[in-house]
Amino acid sequence: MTELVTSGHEAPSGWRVAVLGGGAWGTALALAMLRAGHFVRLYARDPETVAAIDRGENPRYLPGIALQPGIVATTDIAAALDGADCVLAVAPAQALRAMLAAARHHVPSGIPLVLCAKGIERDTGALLSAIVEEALPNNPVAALSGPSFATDVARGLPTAVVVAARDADLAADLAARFSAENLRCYSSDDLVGVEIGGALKNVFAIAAGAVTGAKLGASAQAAMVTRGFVELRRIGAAFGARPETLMGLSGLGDLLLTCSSAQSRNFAYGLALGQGKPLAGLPLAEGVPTAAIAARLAAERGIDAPIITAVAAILDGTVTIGQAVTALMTRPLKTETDI
Ligand SMILES: NC(=O)C1=CN([C@@H]2O[C@H](COP(=O)(O)OP(=O)(O)OC[C@H]3O[C@@H](n4cnc5c(N)ncnc54)[C@H](O)[C@@H]3O)[C@@H](O)[C@H]2O)C=CC1
Ligand SMILES: O=C(CO)COP(=O)(O)O
Repeated sequence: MTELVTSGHEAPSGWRVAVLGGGAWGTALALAMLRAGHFVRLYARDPETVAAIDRGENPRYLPGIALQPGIVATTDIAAALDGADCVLAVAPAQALRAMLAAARHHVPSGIPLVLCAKGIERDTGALLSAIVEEALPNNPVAALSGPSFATDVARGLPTAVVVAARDADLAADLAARFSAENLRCYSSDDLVGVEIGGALKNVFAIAAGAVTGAKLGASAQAAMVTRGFVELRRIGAAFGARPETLMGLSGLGDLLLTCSSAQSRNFAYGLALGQGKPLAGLPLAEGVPTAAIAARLAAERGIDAPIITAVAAILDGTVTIGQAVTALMTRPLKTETDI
């Protein structure tokens, strides 16, 4: 008798998922949710984006990618959230607070809000989960993060991410519901660890792009990424992140992806910086505001973070790339394992 072979995860019954944000990642995740069997409503501020999604495209943010039918797009945030079982928050980190202010009276009580942005709030130093907990105290917070370019996910290329929530059962439930053939979601109860890795890797991606743009060599690139990871672990430890989380998809995994590919907007930003090209008009680079606040947080907490500090100083024009490299190379010598 032929045995029935079932897939690794049960097909979940469809949820009504509200995706808030009509950019590259919001649109890609809307497609991923459709493929996972959910009913998707997407809120975008911009009527042109809504009209484009209705036509089956999002040329501003995902040029050349045909969107499978099924996403219900709207500029009405209340309509997007009405009756939702789950919310994906996909505005840029610095816009999260404003978006939640618009959403908060329409989010059904008790449903999970899944953070999909990567960053730390520039003005306050708040992690994004803290912003959600302030705005929506009756909704559990989760985060979806990991090495995942929007274009790859939108095209249905195989991708693995992690879904984190303080409640391990919630994280596992969300991971099961979001997984599909081309999106494998691991779960974690280390919410802060997943957030910190995703936020800080963008700063090192800018540094990696700058190293490439300034033609400092592949050896410098590997050294920067490795020592950057040390800084990520130091700051992560100060926030209570678990080391194994930082070694996982949302930390090391995403660091490797974005530090090695010009497909990353943060890397591309750093590349332009290193080449001395104009930066105005480049796409979103979350690492820019995060570098400034991460440097400040590290200084306030006495954490040694010379690469983050250098990136922040280069971005605010206080030092040149050449000066930053000299300063980094002439720091007092130490043992490598001195974390
Ligand atoms: N694009 C990617 O490959 C990935 C992006 N992310 C993260 O997702 C977040 C969003 O990135 P993308 O969608 O790629 O950026 P994007 O620049 O493509 O789109 C951002 C969208 O947010 C909207 N927006 C801005 N402020 C808003 C507000 N106050 N209310 C409502 N909407 C607002 C914009 O109109 C735009 O549609 C970032 O934190 C990014 O790091 C995470 C993984 C992959
Ligand atoms: O976070 C990302 C991939 O995991 C996207 O990186 P960029 O925002 O640098 O394009």
